[in-house]
Amino acid sequence: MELFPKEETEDRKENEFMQSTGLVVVQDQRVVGLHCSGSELHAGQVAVIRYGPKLAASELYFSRKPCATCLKMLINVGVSRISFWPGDPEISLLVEGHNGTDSNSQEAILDAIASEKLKSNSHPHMGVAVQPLALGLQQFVVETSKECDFMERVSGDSPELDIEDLFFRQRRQNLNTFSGEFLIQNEECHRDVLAKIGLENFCMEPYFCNLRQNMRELVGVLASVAASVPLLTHGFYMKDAQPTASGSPQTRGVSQEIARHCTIQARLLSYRTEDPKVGVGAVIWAEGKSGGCDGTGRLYLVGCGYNAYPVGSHYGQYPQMDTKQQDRQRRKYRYIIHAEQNALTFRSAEILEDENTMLFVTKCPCDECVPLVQGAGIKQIYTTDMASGKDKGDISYLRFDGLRGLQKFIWQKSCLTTCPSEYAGPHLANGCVGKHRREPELELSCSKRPRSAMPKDHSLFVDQW
Ligand SMILES: Nc1ccn([C@@H]2O[C@H](COP(=O)(O)OP(=O)(O)OP(=O)(O)O)[C@@H](O)[C@H]2O)c(=O)n1
Repeated sequence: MELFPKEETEDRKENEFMQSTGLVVVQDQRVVGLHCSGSELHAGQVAVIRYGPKLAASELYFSRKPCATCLKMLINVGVSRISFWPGDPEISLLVEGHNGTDSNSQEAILDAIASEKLKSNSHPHMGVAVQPLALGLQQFVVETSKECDFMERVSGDSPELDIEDLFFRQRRQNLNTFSGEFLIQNEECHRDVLAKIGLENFCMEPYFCNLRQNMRELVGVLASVAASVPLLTHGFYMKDAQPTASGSPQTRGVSQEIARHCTIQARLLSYRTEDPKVGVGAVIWAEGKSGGCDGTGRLYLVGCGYNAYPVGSHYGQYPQMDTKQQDRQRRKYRYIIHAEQNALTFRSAEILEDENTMLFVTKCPCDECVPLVQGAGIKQIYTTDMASGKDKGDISYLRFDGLRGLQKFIWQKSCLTTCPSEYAGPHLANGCVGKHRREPELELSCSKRPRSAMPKDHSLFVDQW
């Protein structure tokens, strides 16, 4: 979420010390909100404004240690857990200070001291360390990312491309970018930051080395998933312009960068699947009427999900086989809840008739899901149609092509009719437009995986304090 594409406004306050921060809000083990800092408000402040007292007992996962201004309000409202990656905090301890001060600016140090005091006098658990990835997951993500539907489509459309080379070049580029954002390259600087934010105990070996290695692995996963939706020759373009069910005019699509970012979120999510073979992820975002204080602008999360057996079921309780199993009773299809079904079922916001609600899903909706998506009032779908037209008996994808009443933005080579970014104003790069605009980079998405490759309880962080 820290890298959510945003438009830089003219009046954006230039504060060299403030770093954009991403936030995931979890309640009852479910993701209810995805946020990032905006031009005026920090991610923690956005959460307080958005949820108010409902934040009590929530678990918050920050991409950096939040500043004292956010922490005091979050402690005050009674969140149950605050977790963060212990790199350079929200008020940077590394950025060269403005007004002639040095990098150890008084402001940042005072903030670090205040955060420490707030932490030691507070009730919420505060977690810092990133857990190691499951054995083999890194390689699994590389393999499944380079063969996912999005890459397959690129390869099919451009047979002259060396798809493996493309993937690894994009991955390397992502590794550089993400490492620069999240890891502090210089180990001594990192130790210095940890000492200043009250985590001296992590400066000792083997904790320090493990901490950095775990983050490096996580960055590797992000880099692979991001490389699997390469915005070089392909993008999300409308398949066939259809009048909406209500007869209302076509809604505008989001920019290619946002579409890709949300697709990457869905691909990441798909690695949590319980399907023995195919992971599918879905995220639903809506475009609110008024400009939000969030770094996501008017967009807000409605829900997210991945394909899994019914909540509360145990491993092996239901059939796991696919169509190759002759005995149909032993096939998985009648038991697995699809990604879209979970995203709709456990949504944290209502789907409003007069708002543009968008589904980003890593596989095109099957015949079971098409009427659900339509009935729920989704206005736009961003997906790949690689499975469209297939009928495998227990699961089929015959109805997607005929799905009317909403706009379908399909991952494809060229803009056949309407390109989302044509509508979306200035071109948005990963980060912002204008002078700080970065080169378009690749981001993420996913597929087949072993069960339980990812931790199930959102705990990328473990308790430390
Ligand atoms: N939009 C979609 C499409 C599929 N699925 C999930 O994907 C799995 C089935 O995927 P599919 O590839 O169609 O079938 P398999 O037989 O598993 O694999 P294969 O591609 O080899 O046929 C099911 O768990 C189903 O829940 C989903 O959640 N959402």
